[in-house]
Parts: sequence; structure tokens; C-alpha cells
Amino acid sequence: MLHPAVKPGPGQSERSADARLQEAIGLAQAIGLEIVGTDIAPLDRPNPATFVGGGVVERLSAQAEETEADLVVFDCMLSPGQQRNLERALNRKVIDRTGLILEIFGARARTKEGRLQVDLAALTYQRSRLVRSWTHLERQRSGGAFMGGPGERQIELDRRMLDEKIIRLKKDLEQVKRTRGLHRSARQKVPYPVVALVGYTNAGKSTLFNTLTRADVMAEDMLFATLDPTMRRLELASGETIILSDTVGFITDLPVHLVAAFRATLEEVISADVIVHVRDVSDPEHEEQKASVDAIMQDLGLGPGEAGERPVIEVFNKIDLLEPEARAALQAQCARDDHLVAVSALKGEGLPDLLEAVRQGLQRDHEVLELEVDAADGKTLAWLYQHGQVLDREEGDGHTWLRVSLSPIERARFDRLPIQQGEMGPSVSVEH
Ligand SMILES: Nc1nc2c(ncn2[C@@H]2O[C@H](COP(=O)(O)OP(=O)(O)OP(=O)(O)O)[C@@H](O)[C@H]2O)c(=O)[nH]1
Repeated sequence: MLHPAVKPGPGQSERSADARLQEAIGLAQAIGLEIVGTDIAPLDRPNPATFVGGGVVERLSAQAEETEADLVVFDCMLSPGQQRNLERALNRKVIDRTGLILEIFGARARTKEGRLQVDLAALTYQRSRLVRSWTHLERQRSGGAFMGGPGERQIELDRRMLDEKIIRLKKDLEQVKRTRGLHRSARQKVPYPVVALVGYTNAGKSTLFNTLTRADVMAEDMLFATLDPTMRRLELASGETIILSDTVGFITDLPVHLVAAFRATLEEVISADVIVHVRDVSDPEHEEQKASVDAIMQDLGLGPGEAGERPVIEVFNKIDLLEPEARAALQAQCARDDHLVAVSALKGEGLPDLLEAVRQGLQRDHEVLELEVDAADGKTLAWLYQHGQVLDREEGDGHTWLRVSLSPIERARFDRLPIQQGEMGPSVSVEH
């Protein structure tokens, strides 16, 4: 595994080379690669032929021979020519960061759309690339030899087939998207607010999701344990039901081929009512990771000041790994700000505070209605308990008096309920 540390250009992030190398190692291990050697090669600008300089290629070649490596991973984006030249010089398979992330997406995609997006990204990448590319499509997801992929002639023959496959995939994808649109609008009829977990890869989203919902979602010490959003029902202490949605981990410098596949997984975030941003505060790079996540949220139009701005709760996760002083400092910070919560998803600490913050986030645009309902009107009462939060209730003479908090959507629905039109319907006064 080689990380070429190119000097960052203007506007590029300055994360340390070592942290980037560690992240790449994590990505490689996530698909079961055994790392036998690592190296960082500082360089001013990429070499057009081999990305790194001749001296580094020689050093790598010797190291690869010595460790009998099957594969050399370059944690950067290589042009097809560079990849080919490096394979020749090193006499073994070479993949770059895009190839690596494609592998992970391929291994992790769970929904049909996620898989199609990944296949499409892989094919497009392969189409632009060399001949014996190493992708999950060739390995047919079962693992296998890195060497000895199809020969040049075969790929030449396959090029047209690839184009046909790409066209077919795009059609399938359109179809799946249409169906998903239907699913989504069906879900919008379900009167539960959606809370989406977002965060940098390995922040602990799946663990938190699991602990909160006790669902059987993969949580492993791997990057990208999730590609497609997973949704589960969750009941808050106040009795309200919400839908919690887990999303794929964010990552810096996502290769451009993969943006669509990545975005496809974020649809649920775009339609969420509250966003929970999970952060691994035990990671020395957590500030940089937060900046990457914020930048992606901004891109999606969900950031502060954007049209899609919505309540964001920031979760400081993995506090169990902090020294007592650091932990106390974070907890003090959280005590001052309702949008910050310190938790340990693994140990289940701080979760009631988190759920309370979620509840408050959901209440942001709520209206409180005062109602007098005919005591015999069980239907209206049941509806209110199911869709709103009953804050107060008193029984009067043939009437039940209630104070109920409703979201704007539920408020609109309530106004359309047929029960309101009867003469005995509830009387409403609004309190914001
Ligand atoms: N010590 C500690 N470890 C945690 C905590 N939460 C998560 N982890 C560990 O962190 C690792 C990553 O957790 P995941 O839940 O898979 O992270 P994720 O954010 O879903 O990761 P991606 O799917 O890659 O985005 C796992 O090894 C978890 O056991 C925590 O509160 N404390």
C-alpha cells in the first residue's frame, strides 16, 4: 500500500499523509486484503508516466518481491496509462483508490439500486481503463486471483459488450429509481418523521443504529459497513414513533465516478426531518472529518443557510475511549448546547440525551393546538394520540380538553380530517 503525498493545491485539504495512509489501509482491510507493506512517497507533482518517481518505483518493486505481494495499491487516482506502466514496472497487479472504493461499494451494496449504481460505476471505470483491470465484476464477487484477468484481445472484444451492458444498466437503474420513487411516496404517507444518521466512515453510525433499534445491522471494524440506507422504527420515551435511517460513511476525495453511487445512498438524508451527525471524537482527525461531512451536506443543499437546512444534532461518539478530562470537557460543552450530545454507542451511554435532542429537533416547527373534542369522538382522540404528542388532557362535561403538539405535516392532515366537519367536531385554538 503506497500513499503518494502530493503537496496539496489551493483549496485542497491538508490531512496528514499518515492519516490518509491509515484510512487507505482500513479501506483495503475492509475487503479482506492482507497488508504486507506500507510506504509514503512525498512528491511535488505527479510523474506523468508512473505517478511516483523512478526511485520510488524501484523501492516498491524490491519491497513487493520481498513480501511476495500479489497486488500494489496506490492511494491516489492513476490514469489508465500510469496504471499500465506501473503494472509493467512492478510486474504485478496495480489498483488505485477508485478501484479500491469500487471494491468496497461492490461488496457492501445491498439494495438493487445500490448494486446497479456500483456496477455502472465499475463498468464505466473499466471501460475507460486498461485492459486487464481488476474489478469486482471480473472477480465475480467471490474473491480470487489478482493476476491473470482476461487478456488484451478479450477486453478489446468485450469493449462493445461493456457499452451494451452500460446501456442496459442505465435502463434498469431508471426503472429501479421509478419504483423507489413510488416506495418513497408510499412512505411519505406513513406519518412518522425520519431521522437520518450521517457521519464519516467508521464514526460508529451502524453501532449507534443497532444500539438504538437493537436491529441486526452489520457493525464491524470495517469501513463502509453500510452502503444503502437501512431504516428502522424507533419509539421515543415520549411515545412518538420515528424512523431511523442509517447511511453510508462519508469519505474525503470520493472518486468522481462514484459520486452518483454515493449520492444514491443519500436520498433518505435529503428527505429526513432531523439529521444526526455522528462523530468519532477518539479519532485525532475528527475535526477534518467533520469538515468533510459538512462540505458534503452543503453540497446536498442541507447545510446552514441552504434551502434544505434542517435541525442537525451533533453526536460526540466513542467517549469511552477518551481520557477522563477530555471526556468531562466534551460533556460540559454538550450541557451548554442542546444540539450537542456525548455518547458511547458501544456501551450505550448518553442515549437518552440523544433521543431527547432528537425529540426537540423534531419539535422545531411544531404547533401546539388546544382542542375540545366530543368525549364520544374516540376516532379523533385516537388519531391525535397516534399522530401527535398529547401534552395535557382534562375531562370536562361531555368533552375532552387536550393540548397537542403536531408537526406541520400532521397539522395539515388534521385540518383535512373528515371528522372535523361534523357539527360536534373539535374546536381548535393555536399556540405556537
Ligand atoms: N470504543 C468504542 N467503539 C465504537 C463505538 N461506536 C462504534 N465503535 C466501533 O467503531 C467501529 C466502526 O463502527 P461502525 O458502527 O461500523 O461505523 P460506521 O460509522 O457505521 O462505519 P461506516 O459504515 O464505515 O460508515 C466498530 O469497530 C465499532 O465497534 C463507541 O462508542 N466506542
